[in-house]
Amino acid sequence: MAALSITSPTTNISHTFRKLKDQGKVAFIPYITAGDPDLSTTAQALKMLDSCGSDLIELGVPYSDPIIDGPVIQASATRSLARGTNFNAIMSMLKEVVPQLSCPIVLFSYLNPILNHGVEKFMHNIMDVGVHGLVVPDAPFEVTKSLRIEAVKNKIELALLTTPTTPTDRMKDIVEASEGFVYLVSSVGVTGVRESVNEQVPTLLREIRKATSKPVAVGFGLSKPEHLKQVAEWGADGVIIGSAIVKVLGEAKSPKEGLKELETFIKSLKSALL
Ligand SMILES: O=P(O)(O)OC[C@@H](O)[C@@H](O)c1c[nH]c2ccccc12
Repeated sequence: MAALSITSPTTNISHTFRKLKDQGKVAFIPYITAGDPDLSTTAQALKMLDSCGSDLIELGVPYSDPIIDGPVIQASATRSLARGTNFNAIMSMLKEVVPQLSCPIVLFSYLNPILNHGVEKFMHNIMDVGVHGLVVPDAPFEVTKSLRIEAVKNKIELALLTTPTTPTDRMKDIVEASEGFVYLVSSVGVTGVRESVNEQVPTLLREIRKATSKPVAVGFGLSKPEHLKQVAEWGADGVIIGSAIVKVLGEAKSPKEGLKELETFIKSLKSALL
């Protein structure tokens, strides 16, 4: 819902999860790629996702070598880069749009673009446009330590990922260091729609709960209302859905059609959590 811009700076990720928990709700977290098919559509999509009740929005910075992404998000990054989307243009768009949103933005970026930009400058720039969180899916745990130092200075919450193959000791270190929430990658491999949700998720959630009281959001492979319902019943604090959304927006006949189809899809997903 459109909120006054003055509410934005106080809405951080941890606070959002806390508020939802108090209300007995599970966070609905859509992912889209910035600049697919163009940045003005991204701006409209962000506003629509916000007004349809998203609790956080993950916005991906397109990258030419997205090794953890499956074909749908890869194609979306390629389309965006072909349109000339770059970091500065994404920042200008966010500067204008973030004050119109009531939910926080978590930026998604591979490590290389951050290093090329300069970590200090990157964190300052994203804070300056009102981003509250960051996920760097290919950053080795050791590297996240240096990223966090700069993130903290700029009040950016750096959320870390744990996967079904992460050894328990490493998982404990990850959840301890993770800020905002813990991203539980539901299955091994790359992003992309899967038929069903990995049955290991309840066990993984239980193990994470033993190690931390931080909120846990589950992503990878979720594409249907039933998937979200299932993961919510297993006790996750949030559900993340990327490829299925990116596909609707990216494969539509026109940006206008895409936004319309996406709105219907988002409403059906969101209703699974009510
Ligand atoms: O696309 P999926 O399978 O719904 O997964 C979420 C995902 O898209 C989003 O969180 C994401 C996009 N790119 C990533 C790279 C790594 C980890 C996670 C991501």
